[in-house]
Amino acid sequence: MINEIKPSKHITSFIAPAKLNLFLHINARRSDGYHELETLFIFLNYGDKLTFNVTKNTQVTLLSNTNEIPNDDNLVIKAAKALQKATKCQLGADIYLEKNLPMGGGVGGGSSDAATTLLVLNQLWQTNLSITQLCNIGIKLGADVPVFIKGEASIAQGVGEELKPINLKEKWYLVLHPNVHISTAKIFSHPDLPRNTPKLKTDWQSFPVRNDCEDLVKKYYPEVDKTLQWLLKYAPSKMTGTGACCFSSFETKAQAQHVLNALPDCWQGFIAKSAMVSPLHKQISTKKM
Ligand SMILES: C[C@](O)(CO)[C@H](O)COP(=O)(O)OP(=O)(O)OC[C@H]1O[C@@H](n2ccc(N)nc2=O)[C@H](O)[C@@H]1O
Ligand SMILES: Nc1ncnc2c1ncn2[C@@H]1O[C@H](COP(=O)(O)OP(=O)(O)OP(=O)(O)O)[C@@H](O)[C@H]1O
Repeated sequence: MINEIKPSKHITSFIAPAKLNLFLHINARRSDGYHELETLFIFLNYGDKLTFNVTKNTQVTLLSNTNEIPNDDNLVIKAAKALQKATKCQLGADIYLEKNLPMGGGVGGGSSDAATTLLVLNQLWQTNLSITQLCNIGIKLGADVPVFIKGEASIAQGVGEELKPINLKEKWYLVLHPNVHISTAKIFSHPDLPRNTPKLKTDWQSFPVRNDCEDLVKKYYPEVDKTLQWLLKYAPSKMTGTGACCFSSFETKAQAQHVLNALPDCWQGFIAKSAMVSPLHKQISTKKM
């Protein structure tokens, strides 16, 4: 667990890594509209970057290389303000967000930005909340925020907050973005979404796992279907989260690069190594609380 930021003068910015859902099963719909899931989260060594400057008034400002998200809706601002409110902190921050992750891409960029903001400001403001307290704030911002706060690759249950850490061999992932933005809420509220996959009874590796959102997304977003079909020519491939990104894993970076080199111009992609511990947590010391 996280206790203090390493005393290095050179660390000015912090990563908000991407996640992939290696599988995503939907078990049930709850009365509040949220869904019971079983999903396997891993992290990638690739993400957004956040820079923080603590100020002596309570203002939180945000500058970014994208103007797609109005500041009041940005999960970075929401996370900082939620931490201020929970701790009655009288400090503020000027934050810079370098957005590299595709939005609505299923790689968890918004949730990861929120988690990085909570973890880093909790240290810089010396508000000293525990990881559990930060997760309680985080889950209200997004179902994926707790896994980024805990920073361990995990099998998640509940709405994504009951986490069992897992250790898998690290691999190279090629992630393709079909240039469509998919709203998570829209997919989860669709009447045709399958919602009755039984809970895993055995180890997930001996079960034919899948992404339960994939067929629905492919039907309504043909670009996702085309991207997956293209990627499947090279390697087993899946969609992450509620899309739109699709991924394949490779033993070496060169193998992933070979496929990326052949990518049609209409799509974008990146290559990153998987990580069982969030790269953010490698930037922050790991003393027990
Ligand atoms: C599908 C996943 O990407 C898997 O990692 C996540 O569970 C989504 O996490 P997220 O983007 O942080 O989701 P939130 O911002 O909390 O929720 C967006 C919308 O998705 C739906 N939602 C989300 C998570 C969940 N377990 N059940 C849901 O039904 C809700 O309608 C919600 O309004
Ligand atoms: N800092 C942020 N980065 C990205 N999106 C944000 C941010 N703050 C708020 N949002 C809003 O959240 C929406 C979804 O963001 P995000 O990119 O995390 O989706 P996603 O990768 O599909 O996430 P998930 O897999 O968790 O569903 C965006 O369309 C945007 O409106």
